[in-house]
Amino acid sequence: MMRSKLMNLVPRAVATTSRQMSTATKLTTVQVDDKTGIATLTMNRPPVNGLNLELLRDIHQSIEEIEGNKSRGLILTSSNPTIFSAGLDIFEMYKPDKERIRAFWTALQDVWLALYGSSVPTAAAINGHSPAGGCLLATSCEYRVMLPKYTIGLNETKLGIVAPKWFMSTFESVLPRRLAERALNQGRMFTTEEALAVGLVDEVANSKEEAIAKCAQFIGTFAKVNPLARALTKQQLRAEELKQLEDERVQDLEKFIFFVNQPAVQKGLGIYLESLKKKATK
Ligand SMILES: CCCC/C=C\CC(=O)SCCNC(=O)CCNC(=O)[C@H](O)C(C)(C)COP(=O)(O)OP(=O)(O)OC[C@H]1O[C@@H](n2cnc3c(N)ncnc32)[C@H](O)[C@@H]1OP(=O)(O)O
Repeated sequence: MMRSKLMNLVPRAVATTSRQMSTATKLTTVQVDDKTGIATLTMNRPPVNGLNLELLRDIHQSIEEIEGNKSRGLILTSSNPTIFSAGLDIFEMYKPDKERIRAFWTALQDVWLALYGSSVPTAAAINGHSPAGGCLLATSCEYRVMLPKYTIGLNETKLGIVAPKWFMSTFESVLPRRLAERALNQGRMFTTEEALAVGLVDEVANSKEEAIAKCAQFIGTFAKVNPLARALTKQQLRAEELKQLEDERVQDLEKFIFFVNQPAVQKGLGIYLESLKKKATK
C-alpha cells in the first residue's frame, strides 16, 4: 500500500501563501502552507470530534488528498478549543445498525492504515483531551505536541471494552512495553505533564498555534533528508503492524462485530453513555 504512495515523494515547488484544499462542508479541512508545503488536517465535528462513520471517511479522504498533493508533512489537529477527539463515537457502537457498524469499523481500519502508514512525516497538535480513539490517532503520528491540562490515553478497559491489537501496537510503538501494558490494563488517562514525562507526547505548547509551529519544526527536521529514503525507512519500521492488520482485516472486523454485540458490552456502553449525560447535566 505504502509503495504506491512513495511515487508521490517528488519535491514540490514552494510559494508563499496558504491554500485551502478541502471545503468546509466536510467534517475535516486541509490547509496547505505554501511556504513550508506542510498540510494541516483539522477535525471539525462538534461537540467533541467523536469519530463516527462520516468523520472517519473524511479523515481518510483528507489523508489521501495530502498524500496525493505531495505535501511535505501532515499535522493533525482539532477545531474544538478543548478537545482533540473524544475517540470513537459511542453511538456507533451502542445498539448498532448492522450495516453501518461494518462500514464504521472498516473506515476506522482505513484511517489507521493511511495515517500510521503515511509516506509523509506526520505530527499531532493535541489541543485538547484525547481519549481512546483520539489517542490512537495521535500515537499513529510520528510526533506529538500537547497543550497543558488535558488528558490522553487508551481508557477502553474503563468502558468494559477491549482495544484491538493494532491500537495496542500503536501505543507500544511510543511507550516502553512495561508501561504500555500497565496503562492499557488500567485504562489510564495521562495528564499532559505525565504524558510528557513518560514520552507519550514529545513536547508541550501553550497554544494551538505554538503546537502547530512545533509540529512544523519537527517536520522541518527532514528538510535535508532524502524523502524517498525517509519514507522507505519509516515503511520498514512500521511494516509488521501494517501487514498484520492488512492480512487480518476481515477477521478483525468479525471479531469487533461479535464483541460489540455481546449483551454485557452493550450494557456497559449504555451505562457509560448515561454517565456522560449525567455529567453534562450536573
Ligand atoms: C471493541 C471496541 C474497541 C473500541 C476501541 C476504542 C474505543 C473508543 O474510542 S470509545 C470512546 C472513548 N471515549 C471516551 O471515553 C471519552 C468520553 N468523553 C469524555 O470523557 C468527555 O466527553 C470529554 C473529556 C471528551 C469532553 O468533556 P466535556 O468537554 O466536559 O464534554 P461532555 O462530556 O459534556 O460531552 C459533550 C457531549 O458529547 C458526548 N460525548 C462525549 N464523548 C463521546 C463519545 N466518545 N461518543 C459519543 N458521545 C460523546 C457527551 O455525552 C455529551 O453529550 P450531550 O450530553 O448530549 O451534550
